[in-house]
Amino acid sequence: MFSRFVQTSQLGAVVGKHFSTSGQNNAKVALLGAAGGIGQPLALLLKQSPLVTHLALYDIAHTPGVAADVSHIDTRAKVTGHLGAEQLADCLKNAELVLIPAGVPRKPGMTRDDLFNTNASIVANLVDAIAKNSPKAIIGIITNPVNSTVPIAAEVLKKRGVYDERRVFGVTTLDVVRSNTFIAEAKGLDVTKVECPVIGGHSGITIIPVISQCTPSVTFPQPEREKLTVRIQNAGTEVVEAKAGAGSATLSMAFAAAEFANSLLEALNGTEGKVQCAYVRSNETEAKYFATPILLGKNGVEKNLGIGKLSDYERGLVTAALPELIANIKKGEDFVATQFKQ
Ligand SMILES: NC(=O)c1ccc[n+]([C@@H]2O[C@H](COP(=O)([O-])OP(=O)(O)OC[C@H]3O[C@@H](n4cnc5c(N)ncnc54)[C@H](O)[C@@H]3O)[C@@H](O)[C@H]2O)c1
Ligand SMILES: O=C(O)C[C@H](O)C(=O)O
Repeated sequence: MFSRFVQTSQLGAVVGKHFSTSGQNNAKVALLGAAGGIGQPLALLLKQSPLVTHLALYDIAHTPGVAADVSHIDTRAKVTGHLGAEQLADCLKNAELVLIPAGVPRKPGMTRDDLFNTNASIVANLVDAIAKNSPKAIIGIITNPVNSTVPIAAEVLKKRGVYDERRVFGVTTLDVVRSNTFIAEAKGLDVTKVECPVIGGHSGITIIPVISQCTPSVTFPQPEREKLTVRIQNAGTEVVEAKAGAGSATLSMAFAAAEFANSLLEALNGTEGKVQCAYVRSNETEAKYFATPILLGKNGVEKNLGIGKLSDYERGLVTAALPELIANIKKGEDFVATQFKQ
């Protein structure tokens, strides 16, 4: 299977990109939104992970078919399908990891924030069910707008009295995957050896690739660096436009989410030094949530490895991102305070 271990210059920690074959834990992974564009390929990738023993697939439509299909694959994980709200509790019981790609994707001309009205309540209700049925589970939120859905999740968990900030992640791995790909293309490098941290949030200017911390070290003339940065920030829109109304990134997102999930499962299984960038509760900036490289451990966030040293240009990107990010976070928190009923 894939196997890729590189040292990051900033962290000196091991960043894993792999499906290991060594894991022997007993992880139940619940996937909410499992019949969707991301959900289906992500179910396929998770079924291939030897770290997963039970893959519980939930959606409001089509889960029996997806579950029957995936369950025929001759890998370790047992597969169960759960359809509709009355089967959600069963899906979540004893889950160690819950991944959430449930909700609507963008169409051309939309921002991620335009999804808020639909997706905020979907995430709030699913996280409420997690609070009731698997309050210790680690939660990976894929549903956009991630900048707001992660604070929504945190506020719902707080209302239920089960919030543990180490266990709630916004999945921003796709930004790293894209940065690695675009940098490798630009420099003619072996992409499997490129690792570029991406910090901030997950929309437009809040996506901040830290090219100065890339491994291996790469340099670009400033106009080229700016062009590359803008391409990474707009890569989601690039896919939305190419799909021309048929949705947003699904296959690359499933790959990225599987990479994130497998790193986390390895860490839960006791492997030390697993690092992934993710959007978490943070004290790094004035924004309460901020993506940075995270050392993963048995409780989720073992240690926030922080922003590290930035170039002047990257510092300017952070300054530019903060007002939007802070507003996105407040919008999520206000939604739970005013519209989410216990
Ligand atoms: N974090 C990221 O980097 C990233 C990348 C790509 C897409 N996304 C986001 O992921 C989300 C899903 O994208 P997609 O392309 O898979 O969309 P999709 O429409 O193809 O699939 C969404 C699935 O969610 C299901 N769903 C809707 N409401 C539900 C509910 N209450 N409970 C359970 N399932 C429910 C739908 O039935 C559908 O199967 C979107 O919000 C999109 O913007 C995030
Ligand atoms: O761009 C989108 O709407 C989906 C996702 O956030 C992405 O980055 O591809």
